[in-house]
Amino acid sequence: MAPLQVVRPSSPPGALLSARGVTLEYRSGGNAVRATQGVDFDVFAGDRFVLLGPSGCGKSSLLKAVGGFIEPAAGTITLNGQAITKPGPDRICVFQEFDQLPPWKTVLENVMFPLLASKSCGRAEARERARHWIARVGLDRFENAYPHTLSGGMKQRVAIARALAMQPAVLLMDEPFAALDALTRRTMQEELTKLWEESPFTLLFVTHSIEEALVVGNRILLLSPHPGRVRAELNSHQFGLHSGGGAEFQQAAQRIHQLLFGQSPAAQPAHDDERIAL
Ligand SMILES: Nc1ncnc2c1ncn2[C@@H]1O[C@H](COP(=O)(O)OP(=O)(O)OP(=O)(O)O)[C@@H](O)[C@H]1O
Repeated sequence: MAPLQVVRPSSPPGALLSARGVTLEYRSGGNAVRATQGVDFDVFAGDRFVLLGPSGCGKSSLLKAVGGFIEPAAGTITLNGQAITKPGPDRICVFQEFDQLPPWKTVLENVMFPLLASKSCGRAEARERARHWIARVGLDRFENAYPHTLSGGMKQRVAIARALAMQPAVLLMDEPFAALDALTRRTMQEELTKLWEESPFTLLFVTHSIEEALVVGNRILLLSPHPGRVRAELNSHQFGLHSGGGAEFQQAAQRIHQLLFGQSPAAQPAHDDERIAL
């Protein structure tokens, strides 16, 4: 198997989603909390791009900025060359929380809802698309069930079906499996990968689990602790669901751990020409 490869930052043509010098801040009263500092990355169509870093490094904030929910204090994020300024149906997010599904709607109604609300299609097509995606995530027998009757994993499958039915340019996932037990989490990683293999979509996935990043991602952006800066970027397409016990997988996981926690951010600045070789 090929070793992990270094990826140099650049602004290549053809990038679907590009972040350049993105600094994110939260202001309240006279105070500002800086969540990220000068982050850049490029996501290409069909990438499973993972933002990985310790708690508080600004992963969720970056996802919110890509979603158009917060505006960068500096830098830009573009989708298909257009600056992102607000939320849109081309970016749909799946969250960690199980309560992201309105409890008064059935599974079918939940999956149809964004299609109808965004006027992406009429009722008949929304129903057809929803049923297709509900079947793809293996819940065809539960179309008429209400969320409170489903397990955590099933609720996340509904959320994934709901998001993919919208055919977003980028599917955003914020620690979607973190609240699940270990076995279900593993199954969900497997199912997500399988869905992607059957018909590839572009994924921007946030996690603080190194193993999950290696299994789910084909490219990983490592962020330093608060405020998040790019510490390294690597290709991980050689790893998959069955790599977990392998020596190369374990070495990669250890190396990432060192990069994330081994040196202080002050000792390891992440300017473009100083990115870390893996
Ligand atoms: N609404 C907010 N108001 C003020 N500060 C915030 C807000 N949301 C996040 N922050 C701060 O921004 C920083 C980055 O938070 P963020 O949630 O993006 O990190 P994260 O890497 O996703 O963390 P975790 O893995 O714990 O979810 C943290 O210091 C956090 O306290």
